[in-house]
Amino acid sequence: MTLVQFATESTPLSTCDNAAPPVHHRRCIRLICLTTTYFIAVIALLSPRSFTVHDVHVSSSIRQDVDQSNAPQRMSLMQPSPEFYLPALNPKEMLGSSEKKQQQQGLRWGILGLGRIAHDFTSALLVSGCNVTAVASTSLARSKEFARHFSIPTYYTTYEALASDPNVDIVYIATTNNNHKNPTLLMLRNNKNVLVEKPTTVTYEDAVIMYREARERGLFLMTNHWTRFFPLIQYLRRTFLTTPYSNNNNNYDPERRFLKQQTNEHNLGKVMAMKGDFSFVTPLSPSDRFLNHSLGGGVTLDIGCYLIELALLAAYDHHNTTSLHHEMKKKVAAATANNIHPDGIEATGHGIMFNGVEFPVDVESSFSLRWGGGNYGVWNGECPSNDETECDTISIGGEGTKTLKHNNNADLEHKFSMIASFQASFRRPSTFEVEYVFEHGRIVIAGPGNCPSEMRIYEYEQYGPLKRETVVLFPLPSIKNELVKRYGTPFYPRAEGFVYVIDAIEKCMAEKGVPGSGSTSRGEEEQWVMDEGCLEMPENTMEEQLVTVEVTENVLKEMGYFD
Ligand SMILES: NC(=O)C1=CN([C@@H]2O[C@H](COP(=O)(O)OP(=O)(O)OC[C@H]3O[C@@H](n4cnc5c(N)ncnc54)[C@H](OP(=O)(O)O)[C@@H]3O)[C@@H](O)[C@H]2O)C=CC1
Ligand SMILES: O=C1OC[C@@H](O)[C@H](O)[C@H]1O
Repeated sequence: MTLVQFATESTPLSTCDNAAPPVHHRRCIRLICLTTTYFIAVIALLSPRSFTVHDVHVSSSIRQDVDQSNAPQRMSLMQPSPEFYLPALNPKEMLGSSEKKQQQQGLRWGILGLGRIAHDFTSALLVSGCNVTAVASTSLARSKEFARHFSIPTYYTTYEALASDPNVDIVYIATTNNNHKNPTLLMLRNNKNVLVEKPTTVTYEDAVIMYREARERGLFLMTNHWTRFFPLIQYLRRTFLTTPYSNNNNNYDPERRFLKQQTNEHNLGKVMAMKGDFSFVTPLSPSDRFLNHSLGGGVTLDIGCYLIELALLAAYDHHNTTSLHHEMKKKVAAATANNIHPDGIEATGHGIMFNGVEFPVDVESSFSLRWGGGNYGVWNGECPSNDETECDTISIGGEGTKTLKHNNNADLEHKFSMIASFQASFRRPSTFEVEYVFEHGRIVIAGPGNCPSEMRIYEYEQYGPLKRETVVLFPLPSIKNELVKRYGTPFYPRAEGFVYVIDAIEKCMAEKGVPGSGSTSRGEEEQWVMDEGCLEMPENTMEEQLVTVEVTENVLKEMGYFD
């Protein structure tokens, strides 16, 4: 077994100098949150000390170093091109966050809805050296105490007051699931950018209203799908979830948000299936958001949405790379257009009765998502004959199954085909692992899979035996102790992982401009100029966010959540 550890390197980033980018010259932003880059493989090649590989016994439950001479080959990786670098805040620099840095502030954050996750997210912001200028809660006591705890200068007892504060560029919205739309619209209508907690909304209709508003106003709106910003997930996407049509270095096209596949020696092939169980024990309290239907409770909305998200990554990355492939080959891209949605969804779930109290939300949830034809899949085998014409039709099943064209049929050949089976529960523990199963192996992301730092790659010989197991580690930023020391124990796991999404937003805004701030421009005839400033992040596009809400809503409908 091979252990690969990606080390952290620091790269201070200053995006504000005297020669600011032309479009954004009206606002000079200096990014406080210094940036670390996870030089995934280039660091491995250029700086061997930062890249450690240990070989360990496959059979051992404890990792043991063994004689290197008998060990499987060291993992060799190609030097990636710059778009492959993975950003992260530099914990050391963040800890040294001084008053001088406070003056060089980047975004001015406002926090709305001052509950548990607001505490965790604000801790991560402040330990990162970011600037929080105001907070708002419906409760005076909460607002005042939160501001005191975090030494934030301004607190409000209405969301409207926060919306009117000119010293706020972006508002982090952390209210309960049922109440994401209204505060988001309020902020957008007051020219504020928004990062809203997951799930975007309970219904697709509401999510469309929110994103349309943001688009029309030329403002940034993103759901806090923080998982997508973890280096491990970025690595997974570029290395395994993109389809292998794009190894030509000239293919990268950031405008199309196309993720180039990183060449790797793990020849896993296409992703075919997924499994995952995200379950934990929640105290049974009718007033808590988890179990309260009117607050958008239920385990699918709370944690199941992460599994949906992780499945959609595979569909989306396949879609992006294959459509580019078609274009390159001068073929019609229609074969995979709009192919992100599952073709089939099945779901079931149930509530619970406890001490005479009924909790009418899904306390247990089980659902499956299917991409690909109903009763046929995509044939991935080799043509069994040298005669190409014989491969035109290959029957892959018994009576009742359809005959599948193998060759000469790009539609089927490039059709995304995956089955995902997921479970989530509020009343039992789980490993929180997620597994992607490929043609020739599998990848298990160790729990907690929604904020991961470790994965195992299993490669198999033909017919089954394990050929190689590789452990890949992406250490989280080591700010946890500082975070706890300064602001107390976080309510939820791995709050330090918020630095990835925070850093990505700060960087995007510093580089492209802050929408609504005057750093971007209006066009003639009072039209908002689209694509001015940081409106969207390639790691988490609006399109993907909307599909996530749509699929989650369909899962909920299937299990009768809205009945
Ligand atoms: N990304 C992540 O890792 C996580 C995301 N989340 C998401 O964050 C959001 C908030 O979760 P969490 O912090 O645990 O929630 P809390 O139960 O702690 O409540 C958050 C805020 O919502 C408002 N609120 C709470 N209860 C009610 C109520 N009964 N009626 C009206 N408003 C209420 C309050 O806002 P106010 O202070 O203004 O009164 C409260 O401060 C959820 O959408 C959740 O899915 C949660 C955990 C982790
Ligand atoms: O998003 C979340 O992640 C962590 C969970 O414990 C929490 O309930 C959920 O909202």
